[in-house]
Amino acid sequence: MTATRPRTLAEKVWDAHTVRRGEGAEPDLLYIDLHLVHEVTSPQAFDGLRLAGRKVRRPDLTIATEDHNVPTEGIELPIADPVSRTQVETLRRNCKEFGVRLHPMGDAEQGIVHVIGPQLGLTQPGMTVVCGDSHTSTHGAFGAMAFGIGTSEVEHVLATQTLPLRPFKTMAITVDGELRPGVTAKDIILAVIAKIGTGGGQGYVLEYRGSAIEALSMEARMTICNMSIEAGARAGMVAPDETTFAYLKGRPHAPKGADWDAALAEWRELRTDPGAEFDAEVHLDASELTPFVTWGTNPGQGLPLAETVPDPARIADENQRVAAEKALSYMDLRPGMPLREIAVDTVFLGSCTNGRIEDLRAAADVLRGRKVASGVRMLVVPGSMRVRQAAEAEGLDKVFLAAGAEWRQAGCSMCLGMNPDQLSPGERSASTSNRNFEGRQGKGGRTHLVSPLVAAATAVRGTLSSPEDLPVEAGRS
Ligand SMILES: CC(C)[C@H](C(=O)O)[C@@H](O)C(=O)O
Ligand code: SF4
Repeated sequence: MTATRPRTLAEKVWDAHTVRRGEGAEPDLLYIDLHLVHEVTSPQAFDGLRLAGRKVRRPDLTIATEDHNVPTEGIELPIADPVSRTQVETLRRNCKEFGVRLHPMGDAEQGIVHVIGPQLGLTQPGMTVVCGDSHTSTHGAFGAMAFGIGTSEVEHVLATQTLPLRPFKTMAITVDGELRPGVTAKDIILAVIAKIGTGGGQGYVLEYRGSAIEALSMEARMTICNMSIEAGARAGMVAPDETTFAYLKGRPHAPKGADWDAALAEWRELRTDPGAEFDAEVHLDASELTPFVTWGTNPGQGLPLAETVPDPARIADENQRVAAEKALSYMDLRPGMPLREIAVDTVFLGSCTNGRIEDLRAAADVLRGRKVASGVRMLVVPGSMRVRQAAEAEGLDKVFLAAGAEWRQAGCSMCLGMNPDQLSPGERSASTSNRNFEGRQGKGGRTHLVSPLVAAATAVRGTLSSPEDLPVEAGRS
C-alpha cells in the first residue's frame, strides 16, 4: 500500500472534485457542488445558454437571489431605477425559464447571496461553491473551496456543472493567541490585508488557522473568509470543526439522520494533514491586535484606530507612497491627524462581511440606551430577511430605531452604489463592508472600513471610535 502524501485542506477538496486532470499546462476540470446566482453577473450567461439551445444542467444545485440592485425601503413598489429594474426582472425571467429556484425581493429567504447560502445550510464542508461574485470566498469559512467566477464561467457551470481551473497555490495564515475585548474578526482580516497587501494573496487559497481562528464563531469566520479576495486571494478557508457542525445541524439543507452521521464522518477528515506543506506562511498574534480602520482607498490601507493618518513622505516604497498620496487627496485627510478625530456623515452597518445577526447584536449592544450623534445618519441593513426577522424577534430593531438609526430591508445596500443607498459626493462613511475604493459607495463618497463595534461607537461619537471611547451612560445595563 502506498502512503498518501500529506495534503492541505484545499488540496483535499480540489482532489475530491477533479473530474479530469489536465495534462501539462491544461487546466483540471472540477465538479461544482453549489452554484449561487444573482442579478448582476447572470444575464449574459443565461443568454449564452439560450443561444446555444442548452439547459441548466443541475437546476437543483443552482440557487438565485436578488441582492445588489434591490432598494432597502419601499420594496413593495416597482424598482424606480430602470437599469436595476431591468436586471432584477431579467433574473426573474431567466430563473423561470430555466427552472432555477429564486428568492426575490420580499421573500422570506431573500438576502445577500453570501448570507443566504450558509443560512440555508446549502454551503457545506468540502464542497466546491462558485458564484459570479468575488466575495464567494465567504463560504470557505465552512471548509468549502469557494471562489468568484466571471460571467462566461457562470455560463459554463450552468451548462455543465463543471469548471476548468488551474490549481491554486496554498498559503497558511496562522492567527494564534486570544483577542482582546472589543477586537473582532473584522480587525483580524483588516490587519492581515494591511500586512500582506492587496496583492499578497494573488494566486493563493488562504487557509486561516490557529487558536484565534478556532475560537471564532462561524459568522466571524465568514467575515474573515469574505475579505480574502481583498488580499488578492482566490479563496479563503477554515477547516471545519465542532463550531461548524453545530452551526449547520438542523438547517434546511443540511443532511439529516443517517446522512448527517455519514457527512460528519467525512467532514472530520477535512483538515490539513500534519506535515503538509503550504507554498507560503504568514503569522499573526491575535493578542496584539486592536480595532483596525482604513484611512485610504484600498482595504490594505488600514491602521489601528489609535494611530494617526500616515505621512506619505515617510513611505519608502515609491508605488505605495504615490498610492498613499492619491488616497489622502481623495479622502481629504491630512498626515498626522489622529484617526479618532475623523468625523463621518454616515455609518453603514450591513453587507456580506458584517450583516449577520451577531454583527447586529454587537452593534446594538453598543447603541442600547445611546443616541446616534446629531448630523450623523446610520443605516442598519440586515444581510437577509431571516437576519432581519431574527433581529426583530430579539428587539434589536427597537434598539436601532431608539438610537436614531434607520432599520431597513435586506440587500447589498450601501456596500456598493448599485441601488438607492449611496453616499453623495464628498460624504464620508464608517462602513462595515469590505471595499473602500473611490466611488464604491456612491460617486465622490469616502469610505472607512470598520467593524460593527467601531461602526456603532462611531455613530454615537460622530468620529471614528471604539466602544472604549464612549462614556458609560446612566441607565445602560
Ligand atoms: C457586482 C459583483 C460582480 C461584485 C463582485 O464581484 O464582488 C460585487 O458583489 C462587489 O462586491 O463588488
Ligand atoms: S454586500 Fe457588497 S461585497 Fe457583498 S455581494 Fe453585495 S456588493 Fe458584493
